[in-house]
Amino acid sequence: MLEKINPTQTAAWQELEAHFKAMKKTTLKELFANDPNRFDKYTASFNDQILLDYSKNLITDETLNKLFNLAKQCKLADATKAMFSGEKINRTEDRAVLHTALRNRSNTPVYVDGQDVMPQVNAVLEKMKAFCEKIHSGKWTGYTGKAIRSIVNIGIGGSDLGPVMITEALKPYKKANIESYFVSNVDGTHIAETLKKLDPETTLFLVASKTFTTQETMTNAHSARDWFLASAKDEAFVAKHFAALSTNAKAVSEFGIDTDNMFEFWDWVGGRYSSWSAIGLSIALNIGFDNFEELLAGAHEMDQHFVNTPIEKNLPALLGLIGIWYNNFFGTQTVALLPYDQYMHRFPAYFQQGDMESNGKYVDRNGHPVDYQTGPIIWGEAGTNGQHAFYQLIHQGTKLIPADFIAPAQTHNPLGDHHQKLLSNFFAQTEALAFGKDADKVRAEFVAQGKAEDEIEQLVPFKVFQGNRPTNSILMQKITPRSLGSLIAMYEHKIFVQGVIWNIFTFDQWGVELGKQLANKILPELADDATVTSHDSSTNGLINTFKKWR
Ligand SMILES: O=P(O)(O)OC[C@H]1O[C@@H](O)[C@@H](O)[C@@H](O)[C@@H]1O
Repeated sequence: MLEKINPTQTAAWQELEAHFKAMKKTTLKELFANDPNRFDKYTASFNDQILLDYSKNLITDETLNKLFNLAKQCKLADATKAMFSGEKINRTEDRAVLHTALRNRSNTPVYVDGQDVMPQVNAVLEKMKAFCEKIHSGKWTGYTGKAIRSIVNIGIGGSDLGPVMITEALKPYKKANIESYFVSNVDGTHIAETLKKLDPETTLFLVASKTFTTQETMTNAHSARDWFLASAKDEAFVAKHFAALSTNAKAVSEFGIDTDNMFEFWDWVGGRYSSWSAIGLSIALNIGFDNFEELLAGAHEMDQHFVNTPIEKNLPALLGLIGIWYNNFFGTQTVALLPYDQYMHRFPAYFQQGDMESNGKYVDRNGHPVDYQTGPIIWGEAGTNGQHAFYQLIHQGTKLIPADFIAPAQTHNPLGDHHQKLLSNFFAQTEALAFGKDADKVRAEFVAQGKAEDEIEQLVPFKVFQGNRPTNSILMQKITPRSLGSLIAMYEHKIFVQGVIWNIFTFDQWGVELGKQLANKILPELADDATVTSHDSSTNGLINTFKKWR
């Protein structure tokens, strides 16, 4: 059952506020000096695949106990049970939230409206598997009898970001005879540039859209179809080159895609949680269905961990609660996700949607505006590139930026000492952020260089690192389909934990609608050159200048 508890009214919240006043003056340096076992105490591991080191946070046992109490008083365990058991916790859309059923490899029944969803989940997985086999073996041929070589996923938001991120992250597992492309933006440049690289005889388009009404996706899909037909000439060939991943069978057949080529999913799968569903077909085609199943298995293992592990060792719960400590007590605004793995370069963008679309809400579950902060701004970049770009502000800026550092111990490209260099940076950054460099040390370095005393004193303030910047380190053994599945599920559940505590509806996304509505109203106004006067002066002025200049 998902209750409606205002977190700020709980005893735990009040206690955390009082505790924060005491903790404000504590430093990471002191915390580590006072406790030689901090690493052992504040690490949690998962299957020997993921180690979460949360020791470099401004927390003590007392902080954690109070955060655990907050979770209890906000009924996290009940909410978790409600989600996994198919209760309609997405109340504003009257839907269950069951991405966990998509990867439920133990196949225990999961009921929505009294019906077990597992048989349909498994049936679609079987259909995806058979399809992958046909494409990979070359049995599925295009309109001139050639095997398919290029897969183009046309989708946006949750129907794009997951497939892109996962396909990039798992590039070492890519099938040799398949090239994948992703088209999302309605900007014609995206599809035009992609089509330049493709041969219509060997290309398969996957039109990925939960609703099958999204303007960007439908526009790109129609342009792809026109491009294809310009060569193939006969509409009957569309069936060999277009498949749909959707919940909307009617719209799929209206578009002209054979429903035999439709891979279904259901309204209880949120877009940003849909990579585990038929939306993952582009992933399965890229890395092979067996690897896609590994991804599901890894996520399922994390689901089991989340449900069964006591909160003290529960990775998603720890990440979520520590995030709340900064967001709601220290007043931080953002969280940086920093993967030290080039293949993971889209991971921050993926969880930008995952987190910000989920918890970017100012209205609580009672329909009232909240008087506390909810979802953070998520951003980031692959290390070490970020270090040479924005880390200056994290180290010496005026804002406190909690950051998650993620790195694999094993690389897929053991080239010289690249990986040791990469990882030395990974370790050095969190050390520098936590412990900084004080004025005495700066002075001593200058003295050793033989610098004059007055010059030293002028420069010292600029070279001091205050430290005390909190981080989580997430060390993975290796990024494989299985461990990546676990990692993604870990962050998904972190978002869930925070949404439960903030008393918001994590799984709807009404905030994306207004812009779409207004764009639909403006679109016909752009059809001719008549002066527009129906908006405010700024919007009118911009539209009319556009018309003059185009
Ligand atoms: O998969 P479709 O229905 O095309 O939606 C694509 C995306 O649209 C956006 O407006 C959001 O609602 C996202 O959550 C969603 O992933």
